Amino acid sequence: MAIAVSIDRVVKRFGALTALDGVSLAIEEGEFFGLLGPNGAGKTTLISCLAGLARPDSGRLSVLGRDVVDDYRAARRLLGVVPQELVFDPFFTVRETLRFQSGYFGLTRNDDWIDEILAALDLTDKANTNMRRLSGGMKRRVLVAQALVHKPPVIVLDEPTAGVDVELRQGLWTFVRKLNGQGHTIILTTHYLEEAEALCGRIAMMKQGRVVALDTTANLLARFSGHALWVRLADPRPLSGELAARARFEDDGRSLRLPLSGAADLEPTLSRLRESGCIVEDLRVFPPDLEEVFVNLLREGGHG
Ligand SMILES: Nc1ncnc2c1ncn2[C@@H]1O[C@H](COP(=O)(O)OP(=O)(O)OP(=O)(O)O)[C@@H](O)[C@H]1O
Repeated sequence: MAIAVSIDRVVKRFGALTALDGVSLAIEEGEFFGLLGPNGAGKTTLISCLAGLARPDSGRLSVLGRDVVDDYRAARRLLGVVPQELVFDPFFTVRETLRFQSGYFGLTRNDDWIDEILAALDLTDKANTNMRRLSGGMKRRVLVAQALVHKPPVIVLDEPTAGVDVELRQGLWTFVRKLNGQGHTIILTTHYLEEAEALCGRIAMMKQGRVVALDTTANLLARFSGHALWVRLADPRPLSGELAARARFEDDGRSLRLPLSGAADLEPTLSRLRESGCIVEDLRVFPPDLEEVFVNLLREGGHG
């Protein structure tokens, strides 16, 4: 597989702040790649560098072999970016906005594709509506459409579903999955971890400008998460020894989560609770999840 996006030791500073502290990533063609991290981790800065909107202090980035600084126009053409912020000219209609964007890439007869994107994003009946009359969620759909007008092989979605209703989220993911199935490389940043878990084959987790974990979603789940037992006790009761070290209590003092080393650990854990005098009022077993991975990685500072 060819490399769709290459990011090589990228450093970006804003005054005294190092927003990107030597980030390296290689994303292959056809991947559905997740870029995750808490607020301020550097995800948007990295995307800005990739899109040529910010210039790294050192390091190199390329899209399908085209350097984003030295070969800016070619690299930009290969990339479709759905930005986080809603910025539009309020006087254009949706169709005009998309035609204008097509013109920016030198595409004059693009209406068939524009119609297809409008339909996929459920925007057909808004085609002639002025941007200023659209709701926030609708505007976000137009941002997605705008990023796709030139059929870019690499598509970057920066928090595309923030503030968007469930119906559109599902519609958007069906469409993006279809594009990925057709061979488009997708890079996604999102705070909806269950979305990343369901969609991304591989994930990089960033923290304070560094990549702290990079692996397939399945491996991350296996390495940094596992099954967990959640119980609510009949009354608050302090635990001791091994149970106390494992337990994470909730605010009510009687609900707690205990990580399990595997399915076979369920019965011994329940027995130990019983032996220590706990009466279990309710219980649930959770499968491994990305939220747990995220919490563990951020607490530990990452495993490289
Ligand atoms: N233009 C700028 N000038 C100064 N500091 C900036 C600028 N852009 C970003 N930063 C800082 O760089 C760091 C990384 O920000 P960035 O927006 O890349 O994070 P992020 O991971 O995208 O966060 P979020 O999830 O909140 O979008 C933050 O500390 C931010 O305050």
